[in-house]
Amino acid sequence: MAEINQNEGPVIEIKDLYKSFGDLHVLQGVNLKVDKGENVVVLGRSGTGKSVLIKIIAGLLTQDSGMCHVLGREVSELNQKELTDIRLKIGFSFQNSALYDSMTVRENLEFPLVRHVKNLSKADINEQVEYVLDAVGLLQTINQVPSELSGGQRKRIGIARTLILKPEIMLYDEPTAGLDPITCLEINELINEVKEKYHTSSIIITHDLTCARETGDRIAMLLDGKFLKQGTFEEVFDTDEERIKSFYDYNFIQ
Ligand SMILES: Nc1ncnc2c1ncn2[C@@H]1O[C@H](COP(=O)(O)OP(=O)(O)OP(=O)(O)O)[C@@H](O)[C@H]1O
Repeated sequence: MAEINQNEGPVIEIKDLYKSFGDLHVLQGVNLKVDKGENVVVLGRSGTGKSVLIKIIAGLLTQDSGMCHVLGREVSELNQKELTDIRLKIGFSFQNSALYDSMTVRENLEFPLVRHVKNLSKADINEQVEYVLDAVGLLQTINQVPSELSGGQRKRIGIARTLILKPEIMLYDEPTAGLDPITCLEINELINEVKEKYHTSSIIITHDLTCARETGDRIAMLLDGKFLKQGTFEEVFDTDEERIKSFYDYNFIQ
């Protein structure tokens, strides 16, 4: 297959993307670019199509029309093997962390390595598990099971499990949902640390404006099927556009 990796150009480039489900027109001309090393926050009300957008990026859904390039390749044109290869370069942090309850933290982290990386020695695996746990600040939980961890800790372990495959792109779906304000701030810090330590480029889907302000190099506001405005937090919210102002007023607590 052609080389997925490319050093130049955006890691994600979306142009004029449309997606409907029957009469429900969810994405109606979405344009978005994520440059290497950039954290882009996608903001939008419930049901505006944020998850649909990242599912198209990950090849879990296919657009009706328009372009969705990830690491230089049109995702909808990849065959199954190519899709698997590209997905290994994308880390998903899901809302509910999706850890295996019956496995310890160590086993949860070993699982993707053993499954996807060939010829690793026991010592290599140990080293990588401990490295990534240290990176998320939870080395001490290595022998615990998920039910013994707090929601914030489970979120961190979920992120660690994604990072262990050294993804180039991270997709965070509501990373701070359901967490208390202090834990939210810790997760925001972790998202920024991940960018520094792992040189990832990320899309962060959130309703949380503090998360958007703290983690987003750029904010993209999804409304009525397209991005109404993109820019820094200040650029997006320093506006007279009523719909953006009401989103801000309704959501911003801190
Ligand atoms: N596979 C599907 N089949 C039919 N409709 C779908 C499908 N996936 C999503 N939708 C619909 O598309 C719309 C957008 O859904 P999506 O999950 O992207 O919203 P969202 O912006 O992520 O919302 P939330 O913030 O609540 O997670 C919703 O009306 C949803 O019901």
